[in-house]
Amino acid sequence: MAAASFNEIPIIDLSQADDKSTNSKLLDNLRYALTEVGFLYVSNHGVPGTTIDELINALPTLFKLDKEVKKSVALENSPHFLGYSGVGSENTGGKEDQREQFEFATELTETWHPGLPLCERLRGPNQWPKGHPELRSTVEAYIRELTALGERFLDLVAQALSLPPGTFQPFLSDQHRLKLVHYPALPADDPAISRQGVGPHKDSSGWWTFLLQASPPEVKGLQVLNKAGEWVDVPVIPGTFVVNIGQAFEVVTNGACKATTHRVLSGPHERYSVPFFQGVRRNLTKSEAVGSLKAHFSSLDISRESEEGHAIDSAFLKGKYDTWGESQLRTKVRSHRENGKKFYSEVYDQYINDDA
Ligand SMILES: O=C(O)CCC(=O)C(=O)O
Ligand SMILES: [Fe+2]
Repeated sequence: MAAASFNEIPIIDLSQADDKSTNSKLLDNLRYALTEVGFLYVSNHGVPGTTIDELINALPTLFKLDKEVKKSVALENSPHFLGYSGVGSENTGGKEDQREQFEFATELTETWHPGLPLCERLRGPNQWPKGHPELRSTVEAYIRELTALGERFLDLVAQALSLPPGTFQPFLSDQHRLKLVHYPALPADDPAISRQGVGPHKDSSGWWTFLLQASPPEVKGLQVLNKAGEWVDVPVIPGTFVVNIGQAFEVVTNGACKATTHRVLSGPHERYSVPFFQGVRRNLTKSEAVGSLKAHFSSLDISRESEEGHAIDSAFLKGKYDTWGESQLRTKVRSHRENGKKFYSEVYDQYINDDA
């Protein structure tokens, strides 16, 4: 029997985890959200309001920086795919996304050298715009808090899926990524009601995504696809993060927890958002990802979808490359071809042409 389709995104109150009398209710709600929806909000998440507000307040000034300053930290200068990219520089589903973004990650040194797998070069330092030291401290504090929230959340997810709390920690990377995103308002003379902010997609770059909708509640845009094929609004709820499953997590749970398709429509108001992509260990292999918890998930009566619906649609599984890191590098090279040509010339042609 097919599962009922959702019309609302569940809210999971993380403060319920601290109390024995509410803990099992929390785990039941979480299990439903994980297996039937794939999208949820977390409230009472413990990330200090000041850390969030400082980041939200930094966004308008950041995106108003001169073109020259943005160019000085352009993503195309970075072998680690970190930095600024302008409106229209990314496509989703063959259409231009109407958004600009700064991509940052956990601050790390570059440790790659010839002889190591190429994907190790994804690890490396951020590009910080000169003259804005407060941006660096604000983003670093936010990444620290979200890293901790992500780890705490994973333990609850494991328990909700009848696994020991630490089960998912060994899959984590040393590098988590974060994007500061600006969707400009539609120009007043644009005849369209909305345009593609980012087209329909599943999050391919991480384990779990924690999204801060950084504009006031009247600014709409984010939508998620339910099982009946309808787009459901994900309104801004102050004090929450929107949390969704990334494709690697779907693979490791053998499809019991699905990465859900979502999109952003841009409209009459500009919109800001900050997705934090919890990173997956680059050396995770397909056999480890599929095999580690296979017995557990095939014994658990979790998915009520048909076999067909249960199939995992993952570039990582379908592709030629055995590690998560290499399949990530391929995705990055394909979406940022200038970086690919400059820094990964030895695999560029292969990565671009291997979709047959
Ligand atoms: O801006 C948003 O609300 C969502 C962005 C998103 O889905 C993404 O960057 O993967
Ligand atoms: Fe996304």
